[in-house]
Amino acid sequence: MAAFSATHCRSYSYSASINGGQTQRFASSSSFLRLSAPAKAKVFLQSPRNSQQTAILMQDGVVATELTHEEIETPKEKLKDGLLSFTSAKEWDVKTGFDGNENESSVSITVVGASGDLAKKKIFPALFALYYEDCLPKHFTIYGYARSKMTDAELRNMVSKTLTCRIDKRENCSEKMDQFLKRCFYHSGQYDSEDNFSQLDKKLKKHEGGRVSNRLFYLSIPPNIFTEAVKCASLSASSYNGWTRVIVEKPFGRDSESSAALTKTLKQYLAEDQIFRIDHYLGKELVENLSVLWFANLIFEPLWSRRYIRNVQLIFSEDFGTEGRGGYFDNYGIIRDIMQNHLLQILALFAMETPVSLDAEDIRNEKVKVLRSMRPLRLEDVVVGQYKSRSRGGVTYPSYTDDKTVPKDSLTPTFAAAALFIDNARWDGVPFLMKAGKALHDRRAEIRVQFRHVPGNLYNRNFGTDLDRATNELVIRVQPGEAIFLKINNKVPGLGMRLDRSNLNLHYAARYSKEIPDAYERLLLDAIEGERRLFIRSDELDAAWALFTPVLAELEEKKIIPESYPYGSRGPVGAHYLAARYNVRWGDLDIEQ
Ligand SMILES: NC(=O)C1=CN([C@@H]2O[C@H](COP(=O)(O)OP(=O)(O)OC[C@H]3O[C@@H](n4cnc5c(N)ncnc54)[C@H](OP(=O)(O)O)[C@@H]3O)[C@@H](O)[C@H]2O)C=CC1
Ligand SMILES: O=C1O[C@H](COP(=O)(O)O)[C@@H](O)[C@H](O)[C@H]1O
Repeated sequence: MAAFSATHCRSYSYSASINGGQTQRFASSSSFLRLSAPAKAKVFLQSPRNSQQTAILMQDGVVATELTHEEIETPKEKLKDGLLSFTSAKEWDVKTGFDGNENESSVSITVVGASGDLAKKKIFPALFALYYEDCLPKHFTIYGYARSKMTDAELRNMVSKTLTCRIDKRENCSEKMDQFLKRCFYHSGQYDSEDNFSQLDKKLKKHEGGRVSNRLFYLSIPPNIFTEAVKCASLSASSYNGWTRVIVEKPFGRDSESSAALTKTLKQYLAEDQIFRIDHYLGKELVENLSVLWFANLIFEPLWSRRYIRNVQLIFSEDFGTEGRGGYFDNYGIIRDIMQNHLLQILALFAMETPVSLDAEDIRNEKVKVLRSMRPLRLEDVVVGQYKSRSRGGVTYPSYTDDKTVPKDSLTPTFAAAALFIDNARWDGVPFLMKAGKALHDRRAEIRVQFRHVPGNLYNRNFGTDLDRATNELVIRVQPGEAIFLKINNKVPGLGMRLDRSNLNLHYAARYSKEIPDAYERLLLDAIEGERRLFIRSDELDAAWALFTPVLAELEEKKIIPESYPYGSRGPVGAHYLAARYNVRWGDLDIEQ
């Protein structure tokens, strides 16, 4: 009998053909495949997000004997290239984690930089939400690692105080939280000390209790100490019999050169498939839905090209400044902070050709093709801005340079707009306009697709002079208030012939009662499951930097002065001129939006 394990919150299905017989399907909950030895079995594993079937070929002879075990767990990550191959009984035992009585594997998650902002704000809450939803493996341990001195109890206290997440108001939340906190521990250490990581290793081993140990390290630390931490974790605290993976937070360098150097150093200690470069925008529900929208809807599929699409807008805005993060931000600026990663990743997903399958490598292959087809970005196609102080309603909002960690003469852009082009057959000539800014009038992230005008439109007259207002527009609102809506033209009811524009609206909160998980939940679960689709491959990263590095260098060399905009405004006027040059009007400025 062979057993296939899957986390509860994502169901997998299995089908198997035994001794060449008919293929049978198995539900994930009853994922036991009974085989009478000796057997020759071909088993297919199908995850809900991976339509490609992964074949596990159980070789005759060796497997047949091994299948006399009562239960054999086959973790998905053991399926290298879809093939689980082994040559001896011993190897089978090691590879599958089956070793007599201790037939289950464990996962240890170490949050490196546990005392920091991201750990408190996002990582621990996401781990708790996964625990609450029963998504974490049975044997898991969470370790916080940082230099700050803390006891386990103090870490738990810190985590519980900041555990504000979507689960807060749910049933049994505090009970679940107590159970969760009992699985959280703390180890104080330096990021560049192999000894300190060896001590952590000893503690992890204790918790793993002889089971196959799988280890995930989340680097939630400033980028200048990534390399040291990876080196020490990899040399002194890697798993000896399971997998070791490292989630690396952005920024991945600040230009092509520094990014390549970072990748090179990381690869001294880790294989590419151990590195999970996180871009949390890829974990957002509506970004995940992009491919579904295009590839699973016949009505959109034919429209997705230069033939029907006039322009695509990728908009990110925040209604607060760099408060508290000025030190980090001033070294990077909005182009590196948001455009080079979050918006460009969305663009690549939006514009890619149909991948061969939903497999990580197939998707990333398509994304990288888009990035490599992009026209070099010119300085004249970029507008930069920086927010200035403003008083409104008796409140004074600060300038960017009022932040004590920011030099008074800083030229770092807190706003940027850019016009990008993909020089391939599908998108030739279509402007992809990006806009990202801090301290603007609202908080939003959205993709707006503006379609061409209807040729020879019978109803032009009825729209007055503003043809743009008659353009169909598809809006994918990533946040807040996740929604997809399509602006269409319709007749106002009545005896006359007056046209109006209305939204066909899929508003997630109205359509689904289920809460939308936080991006970090999805990405952490993916990393635990070894799903790489939503993580950035090194060639994607190279292509992304190749696009932005020259223009970033030019902005810095020429000391381009950013256009001022008042805190809480709609950003610099230059963004409108840039759009107008390509015959575009920003969709978020429309009164109806
Ligand atoms: N915060 C956010 O919203 C986001 C953060 N990120 C990225 O995630 C990572 C972590 O971010 P965040 O939590 O804000 O970072 P923090 O500045 O809060 O740093 C995290 C921890 O690292 C240690 N640390 C800080 N500075 C240094 C230093 N100079 N040398 C050694 N250790 C240091 C501190 O722990 P101790 O002193 O206890 O060792 C600190 O608690 C960064 O790479 C950041 O760019 C990405 C997206 C959003
Ligand atoms: O990566 C980053 O993202 C946040 C915005 O993330 P969101 O999920 O809250 O939209 C941004 O504030 C930060 O500057 C940037 O580093």
